[in-house]
Amino acid sequence: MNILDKIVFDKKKEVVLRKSIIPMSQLESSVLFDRDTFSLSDRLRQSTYGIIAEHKRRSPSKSIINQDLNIQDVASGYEDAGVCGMSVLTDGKYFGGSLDDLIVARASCNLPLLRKEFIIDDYQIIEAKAYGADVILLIAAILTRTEIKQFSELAKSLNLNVLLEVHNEEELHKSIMPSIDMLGVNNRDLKTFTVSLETSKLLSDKIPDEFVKVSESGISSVAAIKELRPYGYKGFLIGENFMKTDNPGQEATNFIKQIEP
Ligand SMILES: O=C(O)c1ccccc1NCC(=O)[C@H](O)[C@H](O)COP(=O)(O)O
Repeated sequence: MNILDKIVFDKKKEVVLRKSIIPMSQLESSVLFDRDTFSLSDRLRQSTYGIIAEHKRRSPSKSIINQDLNIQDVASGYEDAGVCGMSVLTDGKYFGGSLDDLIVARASCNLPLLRKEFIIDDYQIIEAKAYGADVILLIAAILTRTEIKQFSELAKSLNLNVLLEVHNEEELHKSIMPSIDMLGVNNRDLKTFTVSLETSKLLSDKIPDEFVKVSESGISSVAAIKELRPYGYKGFLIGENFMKTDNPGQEATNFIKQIEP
């Protein structure tokens, strides 16, 4: 079993347990469920820099990245840096994240928040809204076209943005539909962990213009942004490069200063 299959296998069990602890109806009556959301796709369209900065403690490919930080400081640091949005990993077993991270980030900044999760059930989308997210991630590699349609339409009905992540042409063809806002190309192969910016370059002209293009993973320099921009990318999701430092917000500030408009 590859790592992605393992993550999904565990996630299915986790979601069953979560549902048995907090019923969907309870999530839907929470304070945060009924609120206006921030649009990440609008901010990316208007932005000169397009940085989406991630909170990531550890990962299957790198093990520990940084376990010593306070998510409140990370969120407010990213906001001060001028990023367009923040990605919060909520998976516990493989990434050391949690839904508590999402709620603390929500309380600490007014950035659009992406719930970075392995979504395989409607329940997780309701959870995302109830814990303060504005955007959900759907990963084409683990979903059928029917599931992508069902989950993205549910998200849109809740005023959440949808970032659909692909890694190859087959996943892209399967996923194109009007209920998607942003198309993210993951430069990391989630089955082998190989990272190459060439993946974003190769897929760029196959993404229809109506979707905001986001390049994800393995972006560790301003040079990479300059390399990807001519391919039409408006968003750049960066995790480890910021999180491996003592002060991710300051690192994001320095990074953004070096990007020319
Ligand atoms: O990062 C991993 O090792 C990973 C492994 C398996 C599934 C997903 C994984 N990462 C999620 C992400 O997409 C990244 O955290 C995100 O794009 C930021 O990447 P990076 O800037 O390289 O930290």
